[in-house]
Amino acid sequence: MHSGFSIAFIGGGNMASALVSGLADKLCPMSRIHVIDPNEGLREQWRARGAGVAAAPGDALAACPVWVYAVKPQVLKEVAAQTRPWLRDSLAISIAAGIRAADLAAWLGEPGRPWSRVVRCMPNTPALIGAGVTGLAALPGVAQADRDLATSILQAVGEAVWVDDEAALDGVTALSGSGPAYVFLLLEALIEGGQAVGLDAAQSRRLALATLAGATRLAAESTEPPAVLRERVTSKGGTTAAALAVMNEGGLKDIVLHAMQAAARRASEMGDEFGR
Ligand SMILES: NC(=O)C1=CN([C@@H]2O[C@H](COP(=O)(O)OP(=O)(O)OC[C@H]3O[C@@H](n4cnc5c(N)ncnc54)[C@H](O)[C@@H]3O)[C@@H](O)[C@H]2O)C=CC1
Ligand SMILES: O=C(O)[C@@H]1CCC=N1
Repeated sequence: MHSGFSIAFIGGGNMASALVSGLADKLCPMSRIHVIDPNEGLREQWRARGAGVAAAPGDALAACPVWVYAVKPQVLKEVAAQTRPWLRDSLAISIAAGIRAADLAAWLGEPGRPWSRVVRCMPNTPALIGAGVTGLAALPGVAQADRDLATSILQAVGEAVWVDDEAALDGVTALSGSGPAYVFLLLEALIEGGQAVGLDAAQSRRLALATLAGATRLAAESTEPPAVLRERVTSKGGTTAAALAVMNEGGLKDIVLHAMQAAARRASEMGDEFGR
């Protein structure tokens, strides 16, 4: 545990909660986590968890060497302006979808002198149980020590994957940022499908969860591509072939592709709409 470390979360909603659950007591104790959120009910929950809380930026924020912006992209510009007077020597990490590092750097800096310590990243909600994966990117001038610090924070809640070109973070958003929702949708469909073919709700849930977990682990541990593993389940003229024929007729792969393109496009649009 790095007990000398303090982290401020600016925005204490879903994603801040997922990140803190994964990293508290691993990277720093709860008492060194400071959460700023105007929502009083949320602040009460954070206080009960042992975090320091505030409704607005103040001296406690100035004392934190690492700031994580976990507000909606729509309000990041305004929130950056609210926090800027408290900026001392802080590393600013943004998890906001779409918002470009250069925009946050400009909002935190002076005219013509952007703040040089900005890392943009895209985590996902399985961070809550330490099973997240985060894509990270930084502007070329960001020091290696700041990159390493951001990596250590995000690695405390799962895997950390750096991309060279920040634009790739919109793709990361479409895959792993939004991805848990796709998996939960598949899970819902499997559970409902299980009931439609005669199982009860509890059996369906158990079988569906174990199937997703088992197949995912098999794919991760196998040297063979998923297509080969799929073929191995599919007996000629059998049950899987019957199911896959329906999925192919419905264009499942195309649907997933188009969905991910829509997500990546939306991330880029949000960067244009709420950035600059
Ligand atoms: N939910 C997810 O799966 C993921 C979300 N993200 C990003 O994380 C960010 C936060 O998303 P969520 O946690 O889902 O949203 P959320 O709505 O749960 O949390 C945002 C929080 O910001 C607070 N807030 C609003 N104005 C504020 C201000 N002036 N100062 C401080 N706090 C303020 C709100 O009260 C709210 O609690 C977004 O930018 C999103 O793109 C990134 C990866 C995954
Ligand atoms: O839906 C969103 O915009 C955020 C970003 C990735 C997951 N949730």
